[in-house]
Amino acid sequence: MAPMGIRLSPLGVAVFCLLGLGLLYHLYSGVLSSRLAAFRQRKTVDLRDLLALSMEAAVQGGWEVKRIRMEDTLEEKSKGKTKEGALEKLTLGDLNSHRKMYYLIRNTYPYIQVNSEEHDNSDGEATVWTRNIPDEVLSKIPEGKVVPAESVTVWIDPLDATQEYTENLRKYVTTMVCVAVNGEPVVGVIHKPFTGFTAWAMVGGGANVAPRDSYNANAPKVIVSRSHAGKVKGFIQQAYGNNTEIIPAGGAGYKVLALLDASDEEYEKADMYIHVTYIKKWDICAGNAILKALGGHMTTLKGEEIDYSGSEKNPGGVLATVSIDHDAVVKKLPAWDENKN
Ligand SMILES: Nc1ncnc2c1ncn2[C@@H]1O[C@H](COP(=O)(O)O)[C@@H](OP(=O)(O)O)[C@H]1O
Ligand SMILES: [Mg+2]
Ligand SMILES: [Mg+2]
Ligand SMILES: [Mg+2]
Repeated sequence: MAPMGIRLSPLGVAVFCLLGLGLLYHLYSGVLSSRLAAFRQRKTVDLRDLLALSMEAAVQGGWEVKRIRMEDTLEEKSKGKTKEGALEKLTLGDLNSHRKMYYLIRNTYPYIQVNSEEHDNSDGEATVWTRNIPDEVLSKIPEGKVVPAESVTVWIDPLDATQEYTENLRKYVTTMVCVAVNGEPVVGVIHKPFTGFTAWAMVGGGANVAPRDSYNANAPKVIVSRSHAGKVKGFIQQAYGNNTEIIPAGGAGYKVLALLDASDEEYEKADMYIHVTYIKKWDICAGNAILKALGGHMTTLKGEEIDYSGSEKNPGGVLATVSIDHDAVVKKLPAWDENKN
């Protein structure tokens, strides 16, 4: 006797399965194909190319900075006040340099995030990168390094030390570009328009600057801001004593170079750089990348790494060192409170 139940015909099962597969295909084919297309279109960018482009941008911006200073056509304005009440100056040097630097990078890589200190309402500039990689870069970094374009944030400071630029203190003035990948600073360029020197570095790649042979970690010379100092002097003296040598200087780019052997012109030589007031990521990212490439550190005053994605704000101050025990310095500094500096 045949067992009770439904008898399945093999043909029926096959037709049922095919219908099921057809339904699944119909439901998911759109999703799958769009995912596949997005995957195929996912853009990448070579960090060595971005380094060379950043150098070119910093140099081209620097020409404008120099020209406007030479012609004495600064058209100095105020953008408002800093959190601490200092005037934030803006000149034609900042604006013209921004246009050159920003559009050169945007036109070459329209799909990467570029954050400049300055903004403009013009139609832009029709410049594109020549794709020339300087020989000094090729010889120190023989291989490129490709990363997803969406992981990249570029920070531009078209003119660092605007205050000193208006006072004609030319040695402090730089133009800077930084490339961060997933928030980590990996490419840094600091260019000096009035000497033509460009400091560059790529983390895990190479650099044209180096740490000096020795640093004094016990009785350090500390370089600080001359126009946004806040209570930095007392902060340093609490850690290292009232006789500590403090060097006031303009520009965040300049102050990082003062920690290095930069073989440009006579630099003030400092053992560490400390900043206690509010500062923005375009001011510090390039220096951070260069120090990191040389085994040094730039952190907040609590010793935290700075994330170079998202907002431009860095409220935690800056401590920069190279070839000395950074954590030991953090421990020696007074407890940091951003509202008291
Ligand atoms: N408290 C603050 N608020 C806003 N920007 C600050 C700041 N302190 C320093 N900066 C910026 O950081 C750079 C270096 O400052 P300093 O010379 O005082 O060390 C300058 O950049 P810019 O000249 O590009 O604006 C300056 O404006
Ligand atoms: Mg400014
Ligand atoms: Mg700046
Ligand atoms: Mg600036």
